[in-house]
Amino acid sequence: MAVLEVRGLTKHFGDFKALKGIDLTTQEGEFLTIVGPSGCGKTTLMRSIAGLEKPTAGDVLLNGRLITPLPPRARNIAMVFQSYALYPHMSVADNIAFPLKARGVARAEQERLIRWATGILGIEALLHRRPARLSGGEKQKVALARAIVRKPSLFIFDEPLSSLDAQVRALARAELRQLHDRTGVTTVYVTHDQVEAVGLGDRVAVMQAGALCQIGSPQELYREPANTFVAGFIGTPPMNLLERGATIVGFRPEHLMPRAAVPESEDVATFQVHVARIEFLGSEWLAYGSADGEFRNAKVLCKLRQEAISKVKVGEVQEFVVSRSLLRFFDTKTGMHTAAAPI
Ligand SMILES: Nc1ncnc2c1ncn2[C@@H]1O[C@H](COP(=O)(O)OP(=O)(O)OP(=O)(O)O)[C@@H](O)[C@H]1O
Repeated sequence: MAVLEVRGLTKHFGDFKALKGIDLTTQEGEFLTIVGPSGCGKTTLMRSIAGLEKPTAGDVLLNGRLITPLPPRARNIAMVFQSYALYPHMSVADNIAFPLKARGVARAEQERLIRWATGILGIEALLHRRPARLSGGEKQKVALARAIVRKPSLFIFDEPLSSLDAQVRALARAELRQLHDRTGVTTVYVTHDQVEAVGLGDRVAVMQAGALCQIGSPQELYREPANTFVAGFIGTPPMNLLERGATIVGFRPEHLMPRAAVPESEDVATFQVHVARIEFLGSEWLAYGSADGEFRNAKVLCKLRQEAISKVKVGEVQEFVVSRSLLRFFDTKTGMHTAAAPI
């Protein structure tokens, strides 16, 4: 198990600042997910950690050892990308053995490691096939087996599941997490999908425009977003953000309730909401509305259970409430979390 530390990592491409001084430390054996919109610098950060990109400034340390000057092969980091990059003319067994052969590992040891890796991933039956005869999910497993067989100190996954269809992807995600739990290798996993990031990670790091906005447990990010970007990025659907002068008031769609569905005794803030439409989601309903009055018709989403939906009148302005303890406040200018304002 290893600890990865990134200090002040900066990367410029000409005038463009792709990474603006990233500081990040993993815990030992942690599964850390990195999430952010396209172009925010996730891949550049991973490539810099793996040694494929030379940072403009800053350092990378693995177990306290400075690895910034080392070439990729001397870092003992396994990186798995979206494209599996399997060798098409080699069997699955030879693909998995490739990094071992390159290191001169003895044949008997190679076979033992291949058995171990294919056993963990459940692909023993595929050993003699060529990649062209594998499904996307199987290719992914072979790529993973090839990565773990080296017994790396650190795994880096860069959107490894994005080419799989939704169903296979959900399964592969669970398997990937199990693989981590079995091997205990510290893992950094990049995705632009916040559902995946929150579901997989022990902690989640949110990036925006080359900077790290917040790093914390999925619960911390959900409950206490550091700024409006995180509030609007994490959660399905994301937090409602209503501007009122110097302050933005935030609350989760699942915490907004019709007045009639909440006990009188609760300490709540009241919003006048016009509900335009409701949508059936299965176990829940989603109401699309806008807040009246001082919030200048801001769009509001409300996620409701079956019991509460009967209290909603579509096409009318109605009182909705949020428990005061669930309100969050942000500075309109900076977007940063601030102290509670009267409401
Ligand atoms: N070699 C390069 N030369 C110039 N600009 C680059 C280079 N590599 C990346 N960039 C730019 O740096 C920014 C960050 O790219 P990066 O690939 O790290 O983003 P990302 O968050 O991984 O995006 P995505 O989710 O779309 O893969 C982008 O604007 C990209 O165009």
